[in-house]
Amino acid sequence: MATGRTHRPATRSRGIPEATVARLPLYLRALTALSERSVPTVSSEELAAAAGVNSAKLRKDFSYLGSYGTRGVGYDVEYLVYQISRELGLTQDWPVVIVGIGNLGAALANYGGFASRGFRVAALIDADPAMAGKPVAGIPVQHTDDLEKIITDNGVSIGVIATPAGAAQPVCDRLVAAGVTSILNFAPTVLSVPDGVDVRKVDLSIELQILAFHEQRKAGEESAAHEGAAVPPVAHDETTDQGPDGDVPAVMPA
Ligand SMILES: NC(=O)c1ccc[n+]([C@@H]2O[C@H](COP(=O)([O-])OP(=O)(O)OC[C@H]3O[C@@H](n4cnc5c(N)ncnc54)[C@H](O)[C@@H]3O)[C@@H](O)[C@H]2O)c1
Repeated sequence: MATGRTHRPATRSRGIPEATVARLPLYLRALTALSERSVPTVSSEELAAAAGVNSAKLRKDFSYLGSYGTRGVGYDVEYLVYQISRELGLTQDWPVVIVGIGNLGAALANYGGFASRGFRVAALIDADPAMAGKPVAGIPVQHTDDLEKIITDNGVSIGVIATPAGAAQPVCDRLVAAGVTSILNFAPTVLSVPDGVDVRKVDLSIELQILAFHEQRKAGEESAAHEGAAVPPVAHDETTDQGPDGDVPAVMPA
């Protein structure tokens, strides 16, 4: 599955390719699991397998971080966790606002995985006046009338949009005008943003459609095998070097 960022060149200013950046969270997730089990070191092969990435690609990725591991010992797990976290900007606190506190917004607000990765839900915003002041995940929902003030007061640079599709662009415009420069968009619509603003789109239905494609293909392969016909190979995912069953983030370029 393709991953990427909008309005950014393929190679970042510090020389780390975007494809490498997209794999860093996969390494970090695998390394965090090792760290939780107090595993001190890991070989590139073991880590590559845990992250679902080709080991030569992993070594190349880590060379951009200046991390080469020690022959016969492997990589220091704790140090790599620190290095990758620092590279991803996770060693600092990121206040995040979620706009649209319906089924999805409330589920995201309740998700503990943000805080543990340095993303603090600073505010919840919704247009429904009946929701104003009601707590969700212990945080009182605030009305969209106050959106700009909320962004400024909390120094928010990352906004999450979980509104209906029709509201997403106007919400995005207000977030950007108020100073938000990164948006995670769950609404099924393409957002227009000025240069310098990053948008990532999450669409689980697209993921399911891709799985449906592979299911259909597997069924085709089975019937072709019965009939003795050849089926062209499926292209592998560029980010993880995995095939259709790769565990990759459900994040698409905007
Ligand atoms: N990306 C995914 O995988 C995925 C999965 C589920 C839902 N969605 C999308 O997420 C969005 C939310 O889904 P849901 O099931 O939570 O819907 P929902 O109807 O339960 O919630 C939407 C919320 O947005 C609020 N809202 C409407 N207009 C607003 C505005 N202008 N400003 C602020 N808040 C506003 C509503 O008051 C409501 O509380 C939809 O666009 C849906 O298609 C995406």
